[in-house]
Amino acid sequence: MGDGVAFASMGDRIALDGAVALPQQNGRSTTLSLSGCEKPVPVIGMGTMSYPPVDIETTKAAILEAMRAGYRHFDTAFAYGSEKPLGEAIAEALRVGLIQSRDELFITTKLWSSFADPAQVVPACRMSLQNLQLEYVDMYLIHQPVRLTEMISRTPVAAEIIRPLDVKGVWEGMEECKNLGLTKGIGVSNFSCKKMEELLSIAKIPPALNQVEMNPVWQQKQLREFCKARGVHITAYSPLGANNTKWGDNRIVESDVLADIAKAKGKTTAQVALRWAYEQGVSIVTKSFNKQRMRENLQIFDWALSTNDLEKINQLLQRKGVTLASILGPHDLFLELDAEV
Ligand SMILES: NC(=O)C1=CN([C@@H]2O[C@H](COP(=O)(O)OP(=O)(O)OC[C@H]3O[C@@H](n4cnc5c(N)ncnc54)[C@H](OP(=O)(O)O)[C@@H]3O)[C@@H](O)[C@H]2O)C=CC1
Ligand SMILES: O=C[C@H](O)[C@@H](O)[C@@H](O)[C@H](O)C(=O)O
Repeated sequence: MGDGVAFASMGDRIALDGAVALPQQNGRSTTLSLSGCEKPVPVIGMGTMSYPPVDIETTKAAILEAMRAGYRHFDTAFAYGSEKPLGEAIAEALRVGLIQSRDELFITTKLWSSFADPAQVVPACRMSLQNLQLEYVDMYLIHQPVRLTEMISRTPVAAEIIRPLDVKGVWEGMEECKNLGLTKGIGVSNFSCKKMEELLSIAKIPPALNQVEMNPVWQQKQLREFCKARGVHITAYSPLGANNTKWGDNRIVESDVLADIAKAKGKTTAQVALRWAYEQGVSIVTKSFNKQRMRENLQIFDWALSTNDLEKINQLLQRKGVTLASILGPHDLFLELDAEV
């Protein structure tokens, strides 16, 4: 097995939510096919949101290192400021022959809440494509189920700029992005069952996926059941609990239960958390800009958790970590949305 190249050995026994396992796609990483998206998604994606924030060169260098390690799936957002360095990294990867074609990559970006207005969706998508130096992305997501009437440069946001999301109008814009070929697939992020219900009742093109916080200490059982029944795939973000970030904590990396399982298997606690997510049938976006840890995080495909391990993980105390209120401020609408599952 090459450096950082991950192969599936258990893909066929895993119950997949809205997806089918395709082991060894391009000989690189296990992929899942999504309904409503032409290209399969590599199970493990590299997150590009850093805390504390880092400069463009650091992000670009980390992305190139991730490509060398075998990553082909990258998660960005207009709000992260990482679209430009990702675009530069892709251009350089092509120039130096690290990848042969842009088609080898699965690129996700997100519509920021300040553009979550029907008339602004297509222009915002075009702006992201310009940042990325790409003609299309593979997945375009509504970042959050809220509308902000102004661009923000700091948080907490001012109460006067917060509005409920016009789900129908904004989703029509997302559908137009897909119809125009600006993106291969469309989906959402941070949508509860209630918001999904509202969206599914009006969507002409159903969302391919919902990207949400998911990890052993916030397992999202109800939302996953809901989405599975409707063929909507889940992508897990903050699968390691976003340790050492403003929006996360150390409940996973410091979990004794996960550490004991890891020790018995000769794995790390992070690998146990990632393997657990994989065994739930979801794709995963996790961030590491560290050369060793980004490789460690790919090594989850040639071993499995036992029924006993899974039972112990099932019993972990559950608490949502990432909330709109903690990121954008404790306003009523955010608190209401955070309370939905
Ligand atoms: N749609 C949304 O609203 C959201 C989307 N996301 C996306 O998901 C991505 C990942 O989520 P994120 O919140 O960053 O959280 P993660 O759970 O991926 O945790 C990232 C943190 O864990 C550290 N880390 C990475 N690998 C290991 C390891 N093997 N052992 C110990 N520590 C490790 C990283 O540090 P280091 O780099 O030093 O290794 C970083 O501090 C984001 O980058 C973003 O793309 C995240 C939040 C919200
Ligand atoms: O200013 C707000 C931020 O961009 C925030 O909403 C996002 O960064 C979110 O936490 C994410 O990581 O996707």
